[in-house]
Amino acid sequence: MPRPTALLLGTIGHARKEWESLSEIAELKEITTGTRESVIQDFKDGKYDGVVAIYRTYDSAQITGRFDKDFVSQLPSSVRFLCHNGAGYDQIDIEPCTARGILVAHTPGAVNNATANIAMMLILQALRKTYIAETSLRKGTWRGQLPLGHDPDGKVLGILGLGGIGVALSTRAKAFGMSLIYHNRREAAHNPAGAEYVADLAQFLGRCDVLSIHLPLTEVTRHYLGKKELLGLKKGAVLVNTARGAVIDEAALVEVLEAGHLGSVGLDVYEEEPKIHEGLIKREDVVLFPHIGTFTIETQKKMEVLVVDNVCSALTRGKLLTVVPEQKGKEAEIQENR
Ligand SMILES: O=CC(=O)O
Repeated sequence: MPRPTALLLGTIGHARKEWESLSEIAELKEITTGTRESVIQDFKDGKYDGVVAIYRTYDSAQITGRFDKDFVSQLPSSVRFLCHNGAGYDQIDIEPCTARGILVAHTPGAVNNATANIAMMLILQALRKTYIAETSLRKGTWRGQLPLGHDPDGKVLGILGLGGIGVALSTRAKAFGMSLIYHNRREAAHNPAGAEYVADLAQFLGRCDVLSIHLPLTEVTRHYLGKKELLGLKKGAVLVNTARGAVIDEAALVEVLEAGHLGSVGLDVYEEEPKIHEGLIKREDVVLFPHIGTFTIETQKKMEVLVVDNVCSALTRGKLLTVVPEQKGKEAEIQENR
């Protein structure tokens, strides 16, 4: 029996040893450079025929672009599993994968604490406007025009999307004395900090002193918060986003900021990364991080190991450990699409 082949698309920084240990059960191939066109040509030329499972990094989108319908249709017919390194998998269109019988894994859980830490950090920094404090000090003007900040204690934190990261944030925010509400499509089964469920979005937004976004980016959640919703926040409210930039209409956010409606904003994600809206860059009441939610040695390792474990499970048992929600429970049916 020929050994199956696994393909690494992108680079591994922390679980190289774990990836290489897969050579005991599979042939390993790698794509670390190239363009969408060159990769598609290699697929056509049969260079990756026999690949059963793909390990895909977030940054590999710089090589291939999105795994959209067109790209998925060009994959070798042997591909059965796509293992993505990231909790968010908006770079992958799930429907064409399902139609081709390809199961997709992501890395939920592994990202929760690190991303919640960045969200909490942004909340505190936005409340204190630390950007003004630090730039003023570095300019040699000590506190300069730094306004007094706000304490988190007693403020209402609205968590939009109480999933794994939202829960991790809720326990942190509770320790800072914040009062917690959340909005989901349905009441959450896991809510250890006892956040209050608010079913109506407009009512939810109207109660937030601080709003933190934890929704995945899908066609439904793209521009979920537009001008109307942002104006539905209290005047002076703080908005933090560590999920995906396009969940907010960024141009509307700048407009609402310029109108003086929001107190401050903390962002780790943007609509067109790495491009940042000029209207955000120039504002001093906005804290901006370059998408570093999971940017720690421990979390990067945890995520990479989980992807390798998914590839291993796919090759040895024909099953993924952390299949995406759209395919969960339908794996056998999807595999029959082949
Ligand atoms: O943005 C980070 C992730 O999706 O894991």
